[in-house]
Amino acid sequence: MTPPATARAKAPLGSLRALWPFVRRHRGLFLAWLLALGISSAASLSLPVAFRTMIDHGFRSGASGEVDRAFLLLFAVALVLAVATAARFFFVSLLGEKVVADLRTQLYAHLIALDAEFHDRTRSGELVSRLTTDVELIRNLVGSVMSIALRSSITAIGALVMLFVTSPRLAAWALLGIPAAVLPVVLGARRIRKVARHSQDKVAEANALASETLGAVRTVQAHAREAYERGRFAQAVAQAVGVARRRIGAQALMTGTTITLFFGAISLVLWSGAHDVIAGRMSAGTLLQFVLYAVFGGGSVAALAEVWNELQKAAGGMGRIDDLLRERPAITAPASPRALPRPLRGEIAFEHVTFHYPQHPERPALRDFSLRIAPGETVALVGPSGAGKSTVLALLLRFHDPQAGRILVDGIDIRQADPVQLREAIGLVPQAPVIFAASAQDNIRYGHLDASDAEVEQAARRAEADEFIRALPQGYATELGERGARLSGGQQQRIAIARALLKDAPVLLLDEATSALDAQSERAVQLALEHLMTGRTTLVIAHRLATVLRADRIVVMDAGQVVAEGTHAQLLAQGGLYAELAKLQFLD
Ligand SMILES: Nc1ncnc2c1ncn2[C@@H]1O[C@H](COP(=O)(O)OP(=O)(O)OP(=O)(O)O)[C@@H](O)[C@H]1O
Repeated sequence: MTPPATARAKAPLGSLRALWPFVRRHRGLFLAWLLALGISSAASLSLPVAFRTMIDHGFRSGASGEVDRAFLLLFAVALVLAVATAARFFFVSLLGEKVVADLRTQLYAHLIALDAEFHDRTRSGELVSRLTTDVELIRNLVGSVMSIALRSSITAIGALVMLFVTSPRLAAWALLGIPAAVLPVVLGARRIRKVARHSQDKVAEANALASETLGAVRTVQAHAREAYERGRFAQAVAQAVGVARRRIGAQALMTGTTITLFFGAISLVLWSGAHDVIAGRMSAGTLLQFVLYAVFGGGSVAALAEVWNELQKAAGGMGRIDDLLRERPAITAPASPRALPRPLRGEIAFEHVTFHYPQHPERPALRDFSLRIAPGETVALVGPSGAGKSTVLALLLRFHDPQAGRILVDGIDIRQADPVQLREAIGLVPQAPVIFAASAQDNIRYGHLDASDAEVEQAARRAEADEFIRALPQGYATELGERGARLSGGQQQRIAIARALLKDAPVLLLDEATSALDAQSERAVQLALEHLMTGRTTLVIAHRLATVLRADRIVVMDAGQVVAEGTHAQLLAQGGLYAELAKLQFLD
């Protein structure tokens, strides 16, 4: 579960400053919006004056020229208002889209480049929610809230000034009346927001339930729990309706109250003004002008109160996005990286490497670990769970830097090389291969994006994958589905092997799958691996007898250290940890 987007809703508005560089990039749109905003505000503030002119002069009998002019003025103001409002909407909405697109692209590019340490401590679900929910808040902010806030502020101030210009006495009254009418609206809105949030939470709960059970539909069906899950979901949905009912009720009540209070206040002012008109102290047009300013002003204050919360929410979202953008990867290329030789010979050396994961400073995963691998040699790592085998591979890929000691590839300390160049020289076949929701062909091509179709197919043939791929409904073009749902475990492994074959890197890291395959699939995978390992320096975390037998050397690890080395026969003869492991893992 990701924390709700409201968790930091009370973030200081200062975090919105981080948004400015993104807005500044589209200066033209921003200025065009400001201009349109200025014109439309001026037009809407002159509208009441135009109405007064129309009433006071437009209806005077006899002067038909004056009538025409008064109405023409009114229409002209309305026309300017219409054009400027349309332009304002266009510019600010487009600005919102562009800012959000930039923000999203930059955030994604930043996240995908952050190091393993960051991704270990951050759930990917949370990152996705930053990219979606929080970015959506920003779209709302730039595309609408910002516009409403500025426009309402201008209108509120302008209307207030114009109220006093129109009639100081009535204005003084209105100054008391309008807040009295707006305050309950503001308070009511706050309460509705609370209920609305609760209502959204309930909907989210029902959705989470659905996504969890639909994602594990086989487990649900295998337990014959369809009826049970139906009941749970129906209950969650009913709860959401219950909460929504409260929200709707509160909203209805508030709408009624708002209308009553607002028109009550307007009627009161009108009533007092009507007496002035009858007594000849004020023209009818002036009274209308006054009322219009009061309506404009009151509406703007209410709008400001309404967007204040949105502003806070957006500030929270921007704060979270900014935190992520400020993350700096610990693993970076040095200012002037040393180039690795091309082609790489593939000599690897760990020299007195000590490393602990950031979460466990007291428990090193590797201690004073040294290992030298000659070019083209195959070394099998064996050891109990938690011995540090995967950590060896992770350090060689420079997902982390050791706290002591160094790691050399062809005699170059990998910290002096560019991580991208280093990783391009290393092929990786992980224990659980990742299959993307793309075609079989594109999944293999991930190893070398420029490979031709023929090269992809050749790699597949050498990985013993060609036959089963051709048997798929659309052959190489078949979509493999998310996480390779359409393939067996052995087939997924052969796709990963084909990918590594295509990458054709001089160093190969292999984490053998622990899950047993059927004999036929096992043979195919083994054959594919033989093709892959030929002519490369290979470091393999071994779980199979065939692999240890084929290795040039077996390195036995325990608690982050090398405890024995040799061939299978030598190590068996020595007894100790290897003999025990071999009995459990390979020889049963
Ligand atoms: N990403 C990580 N963050 C924190 N600790 C980790 C991480 N990966 C491994 N460890 C810890 O480091 C130690 C060595 O783990 P490692 O995965 O290298 O062992 P392993 O020999 O590969 O084990 P297995 O065969 O079970 O995969 C373990 O104590 C493990 O808990």
